[in-house]
Order: sequence, then C-alpha cells, then structure tokens
Amino acid sequence: MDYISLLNESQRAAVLHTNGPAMIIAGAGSGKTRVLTYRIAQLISQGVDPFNILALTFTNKAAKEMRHRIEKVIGNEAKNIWMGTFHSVFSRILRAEAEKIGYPKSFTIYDTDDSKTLIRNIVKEMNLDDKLYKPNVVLGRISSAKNKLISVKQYLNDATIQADDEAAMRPKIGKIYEMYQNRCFRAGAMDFDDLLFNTNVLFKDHPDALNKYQNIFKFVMVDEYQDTNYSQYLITRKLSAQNENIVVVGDDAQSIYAFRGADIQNILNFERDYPDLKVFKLEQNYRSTKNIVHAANSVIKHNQAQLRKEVFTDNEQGPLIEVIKANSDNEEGKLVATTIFEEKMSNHLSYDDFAILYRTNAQSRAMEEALRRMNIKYKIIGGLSFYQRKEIKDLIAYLRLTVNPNDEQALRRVINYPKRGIGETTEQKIFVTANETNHSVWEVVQNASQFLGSRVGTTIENFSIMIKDFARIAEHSDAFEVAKHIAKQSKIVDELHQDKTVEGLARYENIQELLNGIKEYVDDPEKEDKSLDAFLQDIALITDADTKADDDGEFVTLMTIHSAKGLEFKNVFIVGMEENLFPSQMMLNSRADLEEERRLFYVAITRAEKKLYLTYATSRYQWGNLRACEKSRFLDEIDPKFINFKYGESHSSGGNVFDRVLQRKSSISNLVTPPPRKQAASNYTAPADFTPSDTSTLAAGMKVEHPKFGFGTVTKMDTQGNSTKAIINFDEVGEKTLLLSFAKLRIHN
Ligand SMILES: Nc1ncnc2c1ncn2[C@@H]1O[C@H](COP(=O)(O)OP(=O)(O)OP(=O)(O)O)[C@@H](O)[C@H]1O
Ligand SMILES: [Mg+2]
Repeated sequence: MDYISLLNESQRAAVLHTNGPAMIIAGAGSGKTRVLTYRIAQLISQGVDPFNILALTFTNKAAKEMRHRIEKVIGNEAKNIWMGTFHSVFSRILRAEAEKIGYPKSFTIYDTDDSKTLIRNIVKEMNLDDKLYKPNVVLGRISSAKNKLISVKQYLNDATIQADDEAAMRPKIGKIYEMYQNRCFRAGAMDFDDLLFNTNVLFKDHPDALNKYQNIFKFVMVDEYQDTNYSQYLITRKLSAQNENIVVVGDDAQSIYAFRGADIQNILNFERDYPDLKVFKLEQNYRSTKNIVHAANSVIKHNQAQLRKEVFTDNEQGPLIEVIKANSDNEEGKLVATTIFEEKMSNHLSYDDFAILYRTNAQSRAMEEALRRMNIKYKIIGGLSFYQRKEIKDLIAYLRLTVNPNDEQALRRVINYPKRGIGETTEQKIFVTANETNHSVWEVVQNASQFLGSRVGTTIENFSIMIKDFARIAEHSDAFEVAKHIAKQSKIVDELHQDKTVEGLARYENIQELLNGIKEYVDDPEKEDKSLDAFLQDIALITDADTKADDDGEFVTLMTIHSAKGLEFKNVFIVGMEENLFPSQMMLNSRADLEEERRLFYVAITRAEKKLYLTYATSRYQWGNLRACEKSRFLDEIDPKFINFKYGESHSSGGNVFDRVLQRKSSISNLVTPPPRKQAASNYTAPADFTPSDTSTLAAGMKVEHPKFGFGTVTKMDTQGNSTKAIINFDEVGEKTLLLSFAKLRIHN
C-alpha cells in the first residue's frame, strides 16, 4: 500500500521525519493520528525493528485501531510494536522489573473499587469521620498527588498541601495516604496511578533499567499529548533522553482532562526540553464539512488562553448544523430517535453512522428510552447502561423490597447500604437462621432480636420497620411520591450528596434522573396504574431487554463527550445544549473552567463528518419538578450563518418540517409501540386464581391471557441470543412486545 500518496505535503514531511524530536500540534481531524500510524509504517519500512517502537494512545480502543491500520500496510510485523495506553504498556514493564522496586513479579493491580474499600477500612481504623473522609474524596487527593509524583514523604512535609487539607477540614489525608501505600505495598498491590508512579521510581532509582528501556524504545510516539499528566510526561522524557526520537501529537484546543491532572504545560515543557525540536503544522481538516469546521473555529475563538490556529477544509460545504428545540428531555429523546430513523431510511445509512454525545452520563436515560421504544439498537461506550449503574440498582432494590419484602437479592443489596452497622457476618447469619429455622428471611429480619440477640437485632428490626413504613406509604401514594420518600429516608440521597467528587456528583445526578423518569411515568396519561408496583413491572422489561453488545449488527453509539475523543461519526447529535448542563454548572468556578468546557464543546463538534445536530430542551425534570431550562450560551457562540434553527423559536418557517417529523414520528411509533391504551382496558381484571403457564412452547397464533392486558393472540415470536420476545395483539390494548422471561401469561388453546 502506497501510504505516502495518501498524505498531504505537511503530513508527508512529518511522516518522513524519522530522526529527532518532533511535535505536531494541530486542529481536530487534520490527520494527526494518521500521521503517527503511517510514520510507524515508514519506520518499519526503513528497517526499524517493530520491537523498538513504542506508541502510546489514550484508550485501548485507539491502540487497537492503530495496530489494525498498520497491519494493513506492513502485515503481521505490526503485532510486535509496543502499542497501548500508558497503563497497559508500563504495567507490562513493571511485571518484568517489579522485584527491583520491592514488589513481587506477580503484583496485583487494584481497581478503583479495591482502592476505595481499602481506604474505607483505613478511615475506620483511624477512627476518623467517614462523612468527611469519603473514599472517593481521599482517593482523588491521593491520585492527584501521585500524578504529580508527590510521594508520601513529600506529601507529609509539604506545607501548602497541609494547608489545603486543613482548609478542607481533612488534615489526616497525608496520614491515610501513608497507610494506604504501606498496605498496598504489603499486599503486593499497585493501583492505577502506582503503575505510572512506580515506573518513575524504577527509572529514577535504577539507571540500568532506564538504560535498558531507552535502548529498547528507540522511537517513542504519543497521541493526544495534550491530555498527559506530569507523571506521564516524565516517563516519556526519560525514555527518549538518549535518542531524542520522540514525536508527540496533540491539540491544545482539545485538552479536556485538566480535572484529572492533565497538564497543558507539558506542551510548553516539550518545546523547552528539545531545542532541536521540529514543529509541524497541519491545518487541513479531512474529516468534516466546511460548515462543521467553520462552526468549530467560531466557537474556539472565544477562548482567550488558546493558541490561535485556523483549520480549513476542502471538503464539501455540507448541510447546515441543525439546532433542535424540544419541550422536555423526553421529547428531546424522541426527536433524536425519530431523526435518526428518518435519516437512516431516507439516506440508506446504517445505525453505525450515528452517535449521540452528552455531557453527563445521566442524560443517557431519556435517549435510551426513546431508542428502545423505536426498536433502535444502541451501544453505550465507556459507561454502563443507565439501569445497570450501581446507585440506580441500589435505589431500585429499595423499591423492590418495598413492594416485595421477600425479594432476597434486593434485601442483600441494601440491608447495609447506606451503612447501618449490619456487618457481613450478621447478614450471613440472617440467611442461615432462616434456613435452619424454616422461616422466611423477612420473618427473621422482622424479629431479629429474638433470633440473633438484641444488640444487632434492634438495628435489623429498625431496618424492617423502615421498609414496612415505605410499604404503607406505597399503598396510598403514586410511584413518584414513594420513590422520592424512599430515596430520602433510606439516606441514599444524603450519602451521594456528600460526595463532591466528579463521580459522586454523577451518581447523585443519576438518582435524580431516575426520580425524573418515575415522575414522567406517573404524569403519563397513558399509564393508568400509577403504583410503584406497576412502575417496577414496566421497567423490569427495560432493564432486562438491555441491548447487550453482541458485537454484530448495527448500533447507534451513545457516550459522553470525554470518551468520544479521537473518534469520528457521519452524524453526530450533541444533546442537552443547556445552561448548567453544558457548560456544566459544577465546572463553572473560573474562566479556566469555562474554557475547558468550551474545548469540550469543540471536541464534540469536531467528531461529526457530515451532519451535526445540537439539541436542547426548554424544560427538564429535576427532583420531580419540571424546571425551565435556558439554552446554552455555547449555541450563541457559533457563528449563526452555519446554523439552521430548524425547530427553534427564531424561525417559525421551520414549523412544516417539525410537523412532518412529528407526524412521521407518530406513524412510526404506531409501528413499534402500542397505541394509547383504550379506556376499555380497565374492564379486564385478572381472575383471582390466575397462574401463569409454561411459555416455552408459545408460538404465533396461540391465544393467551395476561393479568394486566387481558386476552390476546401471539402474532410473532422473536428470539435473540437467550432472550425471547413475544409480540402479542391484545384485544383491548393493542400490540405489545413482551419479554418471555418476565411476562406472566396463561395459554388458552
Ligand atoms: N491526507 C488525507 N487524505 C484523506 N483523508 C485523510 C488525510 N489525512 C487524514 N485523513 C482522514 O481524516 C480523518 C481524520 O484524521 P485523524 O483521525 O488522523 O485526525 P486527528 O487529527 O487525529 O483528529 P483528532 O484531533 O480528532 O484526534 C480520518 O478519517 C483520516 O483517515
Ligand atoms: Mg487523533
């Protein structure tokens, strides 16, 4: 493959520069990653051994893609290149060298959960207030110290750090850091940050090891250099100190990880470190249409602390950017889903050509629901589907337990969450006692003092009193009222609210978002039964019918903007373009924060190849209250000549299209979701002796009875993997798609 001909002049110059340090700081979509890829191919074609090449990427996915592309050019040899994320490459090296720094060869890597559990234990042992010393907060401080290469000793001796911790009322963080490090060391374990920290220790204390890897990695390359932290910067600098064959590529306008310790200063340091540095400029964007490129330029201009660069493109003008205004977050979801469906149908596209990007994970809920209702498959990258997130499962476990106190899994999940002093041994005892005495678990829980002694028994009984209290409220309130009460009284909300880390805030928002979803359910005129029980039945289908990533088939991609870095899609939707959401309220303490949010918007815009949609809702539920939203200031920062306010307030002429979409939408939704329930539905009441049949023999044409929907005929069976759905035409409520593992059906034949 003649890759040289696939490059423009500046790209080619960069690829052919195979000796000496170089830096390419260039705009989005200008081929930085392509240059790195082909430069590796070029090195190998010049006889460089792939084992001598180190290429560092930001995600594993990016590494895989790069390797794949190089393989196309040079074949199997590509397998021998050292390529991966910082963490993957240097954990491999530490495996070989661990003993030098006192760790066993087979050291364990602690994931974030392990680290937090350890911190929780240490805080307990030190008798500290676990409200102040939340594992997330403590780990955040430790992590940021490690990324700046601040050791325990330095931490404990640094007056500014001490002052900071004291100001935050957490003077003991240094001590926790010390104990945490000792414990990890004793356990032969490293956390993620240790992998980089200890690589630095290795290179500093063992010149022989450093020398060995300097000789191995004769050529070092780093993609997304703008998002490296100090620890990473120093590793690459040391490795390339001998040969100075280091090439980094990045874009200062796409630096979006400052909150995780990434330091734009690394770009400036780089220029200082290598006086012979060759700098290449790439200004032509190959990814996007003129409208998209120019719109992105017009946005980033608002940043003061930005190196000026004009990106241009020879690509077609392309359609204008569409701004879509919705009345609510749910309508936003529906409009996005219908637009995707329409676009796909009228332009013969694949669902793979679409991505929905959002600022915070919580926003995926409305999108997921709308896509599901239209039977559009989707995949969530770098995050869990909404209903699989821990905090959502926790709250739902409380709801389930309220409706059915015998639900043992739900009980296990929340009996000691938030913490109420019921330890694992006690929990185990409850189950054993139930077994041995032939009582139900719930009976043991209600009478715990009798079964387990009064000390811990009272605590457990109090828990059961709380659940019974919830159940009483559930009898005469709608699902939202109960759920809100439970979220508060169970103390889940408090627990999450106190955690001010980025993850903690995201979890808090997710809980809020679940409550919003319940409120919308309750407000939906089509739902007759507003009880908690009915709501749980409704979502049981959604939770399980989760479109698992069975990698074949087409998927719309959903992800946060942070995880979209480096990627590209034909059509991109950036949703939730509202003040306080994007720019995010919690990131608005300073101009620097606002500029980082703006760079994030720049990253989002520049993911689109052909068509970009920006959507916002004028209202959104928050804690169950409909709140008015203002559209994002970022929308006004785009030069208006690139925008079509197709459904927006400023161009009423767009109304026709809007109506058309809505019309189309309702005709589509008739195809895939049941028409509104007729009043007659309530005429059916399940007989008292209703017992579901075994549905393994269910087939099209059979007559069935459902405890809620009444009588119907199976029109189609649909099996995918190990989940089977039945499409049933009910006499009174119309067509429904039911997941067999959940549906309670009686067969009448
Ligand atoms: N000279 C070229 N001719 C044709 N297409 C090109 C050329 N250079 C790059 N491209 C294509 O343009 C797109 C963007 O390239 P690439 O992903 O390398 O850009 P990037 O600068 O790394 O972008 P980002 O800043 O988003 O990481 C890719 O689809 C790539 O294949
Ligand atoms: Mg790139």
